[in-house]
Amino acid sequence: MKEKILEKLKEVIYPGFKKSVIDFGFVKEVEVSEDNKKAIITYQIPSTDDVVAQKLNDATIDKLKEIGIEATTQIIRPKKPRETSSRGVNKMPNVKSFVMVSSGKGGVGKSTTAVNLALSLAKEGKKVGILDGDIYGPNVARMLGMADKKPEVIGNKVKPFENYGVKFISMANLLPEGKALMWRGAMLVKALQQFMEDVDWGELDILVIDMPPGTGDAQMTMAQQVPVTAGVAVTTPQTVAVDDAKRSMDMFKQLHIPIAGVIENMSGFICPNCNSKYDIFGSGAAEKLASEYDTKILAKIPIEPAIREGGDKGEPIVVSRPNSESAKEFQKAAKELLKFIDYVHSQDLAGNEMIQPIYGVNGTPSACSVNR
Ligand SMILES: Nc1ncnc2c1ncn2[C@@H]1O[C@H](COP(=O)(O)OP(=O)(O)OP(=O)(O)O)[C@@H](O)[C@H]1O
Repeated sequence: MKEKILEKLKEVIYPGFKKSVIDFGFVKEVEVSEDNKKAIITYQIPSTDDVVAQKLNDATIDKLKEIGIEATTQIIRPKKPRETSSRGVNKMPNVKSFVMVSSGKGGVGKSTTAVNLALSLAKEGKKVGILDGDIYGPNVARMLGMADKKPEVIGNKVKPFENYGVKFISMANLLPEGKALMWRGAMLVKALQQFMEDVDWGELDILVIDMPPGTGDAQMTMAQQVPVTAGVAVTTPQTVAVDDAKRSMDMFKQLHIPIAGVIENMSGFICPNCNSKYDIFGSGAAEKLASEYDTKILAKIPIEPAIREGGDKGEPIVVSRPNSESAKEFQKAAKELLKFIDYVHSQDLAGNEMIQPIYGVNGTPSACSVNR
């Protein structure tokens, strides 16, 4: 019966994410009654949020009912912030601020945004690095014109690459070209940890993290290892893309990441001949998203052939055409982001203690049962 229950729990999706509680490894124990009619499921989750616990409880009860089991849950959660004495974990203490760039789905221009935003932050006089967290589809190295470079190891640390004044590390430089990555979650987590700990980043003002599309292990890992200062969601203007972007926003909230705002990419096409703007993918949906999450649109980047060409050639638009509409928008976003980062630090809003896996300050699990 226990196996059957574990199998069924693969259908219980962790609230706000796409993966199941089994995939995330949140199921700690399953106790089944002698008559095989009742079960107690013990979870250990990284969220302190009561709503998450309640949703998890409800989903578990509903799913197990389908196989004739009356379930009760025990949900172990980290202590609430006021009960903790530290601001959590920071595996990269030489970095002052962390910006996580996410998108609900692939192909919306997340890496393009991460790279151009990082370069724009550097233009504002900041020491900037980019961690290409898109382990399965790393694009940052190509976009910075360094895809064929191999890393240099000094002592037991890897030297990050550098171009146009920003440092970066990307899986693209560490694997043979075109090699498809069929990694399991655990390996992805390990790779991200190595990017944080085994790369000699030096002192940085800002590390821009280009996340894989969607919400999952990578986002959770990063947020648990470093106190992310600002989350930036990238979307295109279509309603369907914006719906996906909501998942990024929900994820930021769940991971207690302060939301800096939304970047709307492919926001209209400016005809190079007549200079008229055409809203090919519609307009207005990103504004609604921003207001729904009480944040702002940081920039609207139009569709510009030069962006695609620049990405392919390894010369981002803020470098190749600093006076273009897009480059100006990226620069505007960088300025807004810097203001937001200052605000987050002034209010001490960045901290990941609430999403640490299990233990409270005294090393004991803080248990909380949610029952119907
Ligand atoms: N505003 C734009 N105008 C023209 N081309 C763009 C624009 N934004 C992105 N592109 C192009 O669209 C393609 C996808 O962009 P990018 O790789 O940045 O997306 P992504 O969201 O990071 O994708 P994924 O994470 O799925 O790999 C690239 O070829 C890029 O050059």
